[in-house]
Amino acid sequence: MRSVHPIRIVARLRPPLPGELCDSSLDIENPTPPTQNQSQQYISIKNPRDSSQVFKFQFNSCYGADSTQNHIFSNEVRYLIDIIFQGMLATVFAYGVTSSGKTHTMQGTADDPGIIPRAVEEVLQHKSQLPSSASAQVAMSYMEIYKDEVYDLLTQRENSPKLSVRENSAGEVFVANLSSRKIDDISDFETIYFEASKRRSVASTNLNRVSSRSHAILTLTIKVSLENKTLTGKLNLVDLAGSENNKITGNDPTRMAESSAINKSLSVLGQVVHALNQGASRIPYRDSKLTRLLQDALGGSSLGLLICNISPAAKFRQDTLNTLNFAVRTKNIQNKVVVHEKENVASQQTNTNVSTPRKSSIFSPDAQRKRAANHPKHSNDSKLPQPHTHLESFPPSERYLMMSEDEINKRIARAVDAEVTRRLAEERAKFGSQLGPVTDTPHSMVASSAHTPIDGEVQHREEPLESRTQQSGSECRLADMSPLSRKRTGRAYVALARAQTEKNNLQNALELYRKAEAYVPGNVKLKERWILFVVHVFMHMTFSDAKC
Ligand SMILES: Nc1ncnc2c1ncn2[C@@H]1O[C@H](COP(=O)(O)OP(=O)(O)OP(=O)(O)O)[C@@H](O)[C@H]1O
Repeated sequence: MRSVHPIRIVARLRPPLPGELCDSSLDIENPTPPTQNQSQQYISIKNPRDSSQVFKFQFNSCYGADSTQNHIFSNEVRYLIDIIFQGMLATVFAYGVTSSGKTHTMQGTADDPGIIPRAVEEVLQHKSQLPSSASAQVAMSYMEIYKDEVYDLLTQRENSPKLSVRENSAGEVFVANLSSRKIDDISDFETIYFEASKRRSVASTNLNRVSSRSHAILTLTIKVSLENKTLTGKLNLVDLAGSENNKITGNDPTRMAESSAINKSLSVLGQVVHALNQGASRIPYRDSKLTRLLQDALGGSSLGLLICNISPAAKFRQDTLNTLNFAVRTKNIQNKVVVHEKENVASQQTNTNVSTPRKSSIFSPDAQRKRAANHPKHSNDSKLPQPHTHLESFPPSERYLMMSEDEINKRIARAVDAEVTRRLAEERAKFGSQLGPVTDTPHSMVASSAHTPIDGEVQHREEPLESRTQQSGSECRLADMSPLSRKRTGRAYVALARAQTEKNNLQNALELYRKAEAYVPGNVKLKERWILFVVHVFMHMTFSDAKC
């Protein structure tokens, strides 16, 4: 079994550039403070076609224009370095319209380095703190995808023909003949990276003086040799070219051709995300080199972090909205993360479930103490490190499988109570004195409502669902069901629950909603149904009390 993780999505707004006309209709509520993540952070943006309509987008973190490179790295990326040293893959990609700050975030400048140089520094620091029984080798490769062709950025362009993308017998996609350089210290890296970055295709456009005309993928490979096994972890750092409106990019034919190649590959990226969300049988990874190479990060075996760069410029409002919509869709993708480890005696590579607890850390107790003091947020725990800690840090699907039924019920009750209390306050403001005081919590009201025997028709429709679960037998089998069939079964239970709600068989409806929850834990639409259901119960009971 593999451990399932959704892609983490964060947004970063860049500051206005000199002379730029900025968009006051774009705002970040509760931007992420430097050291902690808040739950209610969202970006609000007015509809460019109807400014009375405001869209709100909630992500894992939202960074305002005053966020620093250090905030982004410390809060979002540093924990991934622990992960790759444990033999896993992680992919960070910066996405956004042209000039929104992707290259600034990934590469930065000599005075204000971005994620890439900081990640290399952190990797080398990790390496230096390994115990004497372990050793590590760090290597980097760097490529660009320019007009849907792959080029090696570590070799001179004259010596660098187009490279082909291939797949090995294990189904892993790789670039044939891509070179790789060993990195022993930061000056090695700086020399190689500086030269390679100069080779990247950039040009001045009407929208960005130094615009990246290609997607760049820098990969750090870390091989950790332990006594009896070798762990191979990889960190892919991706600076995507920006989506752009080629009517305003410039009418030079070269720029137009680049622009349409960029937009085409980003559009395939959107189609891949859409197909994954639909549970489609064919995912169009092969329709562009970009999506083929990012296959692992999109529904594959890599942990994913999408940084959504946002421009404050008014002229990009529609593009910003498109970026935010893309990010929202990406939230639903689930990656199945594995550990890449190879027994030193046998030559076969094995993939191990990441949720299997490790008995010991590869770091010595001394190094662990030192590291914990340097980075108090991300202890070198045996569990998969995350930007947040404790149960809440696990994706909903996993969280639910780890909790007892009682805990699940309590959590549902608490979440529903909180949301219902908020909505009731709204209803109260609308209906005023028609509603009496709340004397009971919404959840306990549902629990105490009468239980009516499930009618024949509903029972008839529920039986096949029940027998399917019984055949599968255990929670573990439930976890093995395909996302699509889980979703379908969950939906079927919701339909039954709604039918019971309409008949005011509230206790039955509650049970059916709970069954649905087991199939699609944490599903946003289902939560919304739960809330509507409890509000319905409350309104029903309050008004029937008033009539009495
Ligand atoms: N957080 C930031 N703080 C200060 N300046 C920034 C920030 N983000 C971006 N900038 C500046 O904004 C300009 C555009 O940024 P950048 O080139 O990184 O955009 P991009 O999204 O990579 O664009 P393209 O897709 O065209 O390559 C640059 O001058 C950059 O220095």
